[in-house]
Amino acid sequence: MRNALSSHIDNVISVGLQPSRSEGKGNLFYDSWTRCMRQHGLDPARPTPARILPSGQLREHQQRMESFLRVARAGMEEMYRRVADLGYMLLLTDADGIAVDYIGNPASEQQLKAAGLYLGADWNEAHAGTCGVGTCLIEQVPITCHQTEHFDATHIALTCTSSPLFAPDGQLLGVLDVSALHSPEARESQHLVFHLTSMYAQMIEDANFLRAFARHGVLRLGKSCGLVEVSGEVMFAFDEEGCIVGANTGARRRFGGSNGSCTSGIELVGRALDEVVGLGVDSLWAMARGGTAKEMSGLWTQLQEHYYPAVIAPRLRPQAAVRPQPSIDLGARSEGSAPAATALDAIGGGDAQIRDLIDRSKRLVDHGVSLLVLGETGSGKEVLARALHAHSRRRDKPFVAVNCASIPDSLIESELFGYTAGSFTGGRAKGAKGLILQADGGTLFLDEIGDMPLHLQTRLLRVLSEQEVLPIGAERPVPVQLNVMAATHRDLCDRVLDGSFREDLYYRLSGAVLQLPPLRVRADLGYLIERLCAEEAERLGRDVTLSGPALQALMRHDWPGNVRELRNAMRYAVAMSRDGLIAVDDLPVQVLRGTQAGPARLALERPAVPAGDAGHELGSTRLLSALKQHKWNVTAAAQALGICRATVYRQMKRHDITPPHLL
Ligand SMILES: Nc1ncnc2c1ncn2[C@@H]1O[C@H](COP(=O)(O)OP(=O)(O)OP(=O)(O)O)[C@@H](O)[C@H]1O
Repeated sequence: MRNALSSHIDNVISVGLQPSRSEGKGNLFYDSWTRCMRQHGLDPARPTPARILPSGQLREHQQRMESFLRVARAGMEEMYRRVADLGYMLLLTDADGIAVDYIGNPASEQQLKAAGLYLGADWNEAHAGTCGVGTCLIEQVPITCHQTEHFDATHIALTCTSSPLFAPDGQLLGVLDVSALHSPEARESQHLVFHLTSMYAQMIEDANFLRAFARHGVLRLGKSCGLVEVSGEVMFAFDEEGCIVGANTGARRRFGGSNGSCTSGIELVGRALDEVVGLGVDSLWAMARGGTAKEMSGLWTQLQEHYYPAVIAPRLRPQAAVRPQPSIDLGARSEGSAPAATALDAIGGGDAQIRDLIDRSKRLVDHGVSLLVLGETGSGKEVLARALHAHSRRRDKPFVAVNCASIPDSLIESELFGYTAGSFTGGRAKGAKGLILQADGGTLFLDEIGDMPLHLQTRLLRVLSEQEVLPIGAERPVPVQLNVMAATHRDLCDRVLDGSFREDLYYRLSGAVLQLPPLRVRADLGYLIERLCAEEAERLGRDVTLSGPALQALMRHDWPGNVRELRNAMRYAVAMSRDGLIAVDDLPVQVLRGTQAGPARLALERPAVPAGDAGHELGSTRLLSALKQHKWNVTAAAQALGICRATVYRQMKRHDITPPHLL
């Protein structure tokens, strides 16, 4: 064994350190070995022990993808039943390589844990070296990393087969991994497991796709007439006008972009299915109701491939169209009114992660689960907390926001807990009710909780566990009914580890973690631009629309300051605009500067909501100016506006706009 280890180490070093390797070029394991040594600074002669995350950190990773985990679990259990007797175990990791779910033989748990084949293990290539999960996350294709293909000598007994898992918007969600502690030496022994893993990964992705688009029709295309109903490789979700609102990995690979990569399908969203696969809106809905002749004979796509189609009708009723709100309704509502669903729903457009977060938080908010909102500064943590309060049963009670970072240390205690008359010099003669008591019955929002001094954390913990407050100078505690939400842009787990945040308070506050993505990765940027533009225009009492080039410049900016920066930019642009139109020159200079190298974000914005939803409502001025600018070419105008042609026609009808040549 010692010999095997040292010859493996020699081999990795000789390949990984070759200055310009010609032998094995394109071999993804050799490439990975080089990366491990040159980029990650790993040393094959120094084995890296398995890193298993503590439960608090693991929970954060799990909560970020909770609903996907439920879908994936069903697929994992079924697959495990098929491979358990062969000595395999299953891991599901997130896009960071952290194992967020695991199924293995309880009798081998100790060995599996020692090998890192366990819940919470970190299989990112930067830590674990070349391996099934880590290398699959980089290559984004199914791979088997068999025995000595691993980088780290401690892994050379393992065989690991991994398949990437993508969200309906093409984002990499994580990896399904099937591993064994021991296996035959021949690599071919893993062929069957390789195919099985890819098949289950596709089944999990498809189940997640169908769940995400349960309110839409779904077109499946398959090569086999008899199987298309159950396993079409290609799936498109479409709206009532036959426009694509989602495409699965198979569809993105075959029909999206020129390079065939699975993430290049974003431009499919928004296009009419008729253009892409030659199925018009009438045929689609006719098939949803019970099939047509096309179903029997199949269809030829523009790529000259023959497919059999099948349509799954919407399984849930479509949501009522939500018009954009001029401003978020964050205040308390009158008694008996319906929950402020719009404030919460309006937080995002068609971004899958945001929709998931809204859906999850709606289900949690009235069940005594303390919510911890995480996200970069300006990403909308307070907006989310307020909208959640407005959605909750306590919406008629106070929402009290405390910024733990901005109250001076000397005052925070009295501000929070209150004080009795004469309990300290400088206090009001009658004493004061602290913020905690002001929030009685409602929501106490502790913003920047990561900055709260340690001694106050102890007092806060007591308030939360005993549901009573002892104001400064008081002899008896006062009972209080609190729902607490907290937020921070800091890494609270790090703070717990370095001793500046109490672990017990962390667990008390993080019943569920709501992670807000930064604006630069949100697929609903266009929705937010339109919305904030409308809000800022209303604030200034102006009727303003965005020009196509200005919208494109805003889409290309990277938004380091998140939604706060976007709001400020829109405020500036609305103030600068002339004649009801925001031109490129009206945008703040940092936005213009930041757009030059940015990726073409415009293509990202095709809200996954049915036409007629918030993201598709256009002002008549904007529509008219786009049509005029493109000489009444509807396709070009639709492209510039980032919506599909059918929506342009529908909006023209709504605003009574007729092209001059038809007058
Ligand atoms: N979904 C949203 N829709 C409209 N405006 C938003 C949204 N999210 C954030 N904003 C705006 O962005 C700004 C910052 O929002 P907010 O204060 O909630 O961010 P935050 O994450 O709490 O910031 P910080 O970490 O600095 O406290 C505010 O002007 C808010 O109105």
